[in-house]
Amino acid sequence: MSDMTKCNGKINGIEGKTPFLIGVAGGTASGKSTVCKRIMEKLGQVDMDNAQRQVVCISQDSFYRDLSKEEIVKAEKGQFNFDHPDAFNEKLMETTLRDILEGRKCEIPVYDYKNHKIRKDDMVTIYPADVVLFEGILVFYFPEIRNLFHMKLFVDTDSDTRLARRVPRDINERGRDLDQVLHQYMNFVKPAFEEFCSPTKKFADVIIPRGADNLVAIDLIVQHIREFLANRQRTEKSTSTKAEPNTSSP
Ligand SMILES: [N-]=[N+]=N[C@@H]1[C@H](O)[C@@H](CO)O[C@H]1n1ccc(=O)[nH]c1=O
Repeated sequence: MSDMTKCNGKINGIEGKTPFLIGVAGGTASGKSTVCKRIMEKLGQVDMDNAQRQVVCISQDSFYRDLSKEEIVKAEKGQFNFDHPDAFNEKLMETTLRDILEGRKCEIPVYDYKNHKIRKDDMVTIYPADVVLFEGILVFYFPEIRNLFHMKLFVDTDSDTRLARRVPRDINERGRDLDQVLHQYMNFVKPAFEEFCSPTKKFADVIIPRGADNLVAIDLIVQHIREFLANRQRTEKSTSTKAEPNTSSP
């Protein structure tokens, strides 16, 4: 199992601060990454104190485990279950998220859907951020990971809508043919959603019906995150002023 993520602690000799870690779960093609994009856009805008917010999004798909030769053959025939929890490198997900929570800079591989493996030469560097979004079909399945989130969102989109989005995406972007996409959906994606993903909805703090089209829900979520960050900034300011030595002459 190649531990392809690399995290190191000191940025200019100091640990970064703990980011606000948000888990975004939901079925395949439910709009998870679009919800993340909307949240990043709204948070990334100039904030009250005019400080640019650092908001990053990480995909759980970057943590698909390495496949054996036999598994790759099955994957190429659409006979490998990528929707099962065992397809992910749980330990690596946990250690990487813990490093990110400690404010460490991390390098995370990009997943190659066409060749069913992570691109070892294509890493994304995640710098200490104010807000980190971690999106994927099973981000709430593993308790050790679920318990790391400050906020948990479940994107709840109808399964027929998700299938309608998934078919063209898999054909156009992931080089599949229609039969393979439908076979994979009926044999793996749909059963695994019902068995492993849908039951994790109960862990969500906010369930977002209709996904990224639900602008009211996204605004409420962004407002909550802004308040958290503003409160943290106030606390940091007040503690830092208290910490300053008393410079007034006796
Ligand atoms: N097949 N299938 N389902 C999974 C899952 O629904 C989705 C997770 O984002 O990506 C799909 N997935 C994952 C790895 C891969 O190599 N190919 C692929 O299509």
